[in-house]
Amino acid sequence: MADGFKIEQNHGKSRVRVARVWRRVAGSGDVIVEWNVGVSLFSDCLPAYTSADNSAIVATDSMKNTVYAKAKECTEVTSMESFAVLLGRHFASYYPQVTAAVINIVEKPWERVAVDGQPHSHGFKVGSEKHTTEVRVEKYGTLSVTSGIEGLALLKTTQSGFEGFVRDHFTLLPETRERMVATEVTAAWRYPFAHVSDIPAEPFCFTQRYLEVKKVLADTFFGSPLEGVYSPSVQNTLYLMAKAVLNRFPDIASVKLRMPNLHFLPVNLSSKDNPNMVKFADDVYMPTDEPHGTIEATVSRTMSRM
Ligand SMILES: O=c1[nH]c(=O)c2[nH]c(=O)[nH]c2[nH]1
Repeated sequence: MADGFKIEQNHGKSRVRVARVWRRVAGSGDVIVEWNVGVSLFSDCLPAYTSADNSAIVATDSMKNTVYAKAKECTEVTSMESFAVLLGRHFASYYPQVTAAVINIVEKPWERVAVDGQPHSHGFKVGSEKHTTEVRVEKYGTLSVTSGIEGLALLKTTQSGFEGFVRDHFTLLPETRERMVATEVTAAWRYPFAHVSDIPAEPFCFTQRYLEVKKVLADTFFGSPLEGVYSPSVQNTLYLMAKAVLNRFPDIASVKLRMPNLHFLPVNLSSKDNPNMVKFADDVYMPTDEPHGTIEATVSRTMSRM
């Protein structure tokens, strides 16, 4: 309370870009990660807002420097979740006035190249979808860890339809059992670690888990290589994808998926003189993402803490 007002505040540094290279890692060559780090500190620094007293302010410039200093300290290959926990623990425990730290990281998808079928020891190219994480650490070690995927673009040319929806005055969309379906999945899942001491001593491989979750999501979207699997709606496919992740990984408490429906509109062009210039036969489409459907859901285990 200040001057009869309530104030909730945090301050931090966004878009701190850091790359960390580990040289000549046994069995793989050089390893590089590039992270875009966000730091938010929740701290007792109200006088800075109300009385121009900065004595409790951790400078956001110092936060930026800390990211580089802690990256230097990671002498072994480190996942970005572990790095976020390391940073969050530092900020929450080192400064008495800091009650909680939230660390967000987006990883640039550098992938090792293969030359003549052989993995290159130090050559990388950029891939597509991105690995993300958000870690919150409170002063006495209470923790939440979410990981996610951004921009996982998936498409099927068939095995999708949409029928039985509400028909009213404004409905033009025909029912169909044959359409394209395309989306760009944003996913986030929550791990069950509730305290920094819950993180397993042997390195729980967050990076491996990210790759596995991504594979389960994509495999469920596509179905088997020859027959595929019929999708009656983006909603149903989203649910099956989330369920597959929860069934496969008992330590994941909850999954949030955002799956825009990126439309491929059938093209029919005609005029009075040329009534059949382009007659749609499941062949020519106009791809568009503006406007697009927005379908999102969070699927949790009952009794989960998310
Ligand atoms: O899978 C779909 N879900 C919808 O909610 C929807 N709405 C729409 O116009 N087309 C679709 N497709």
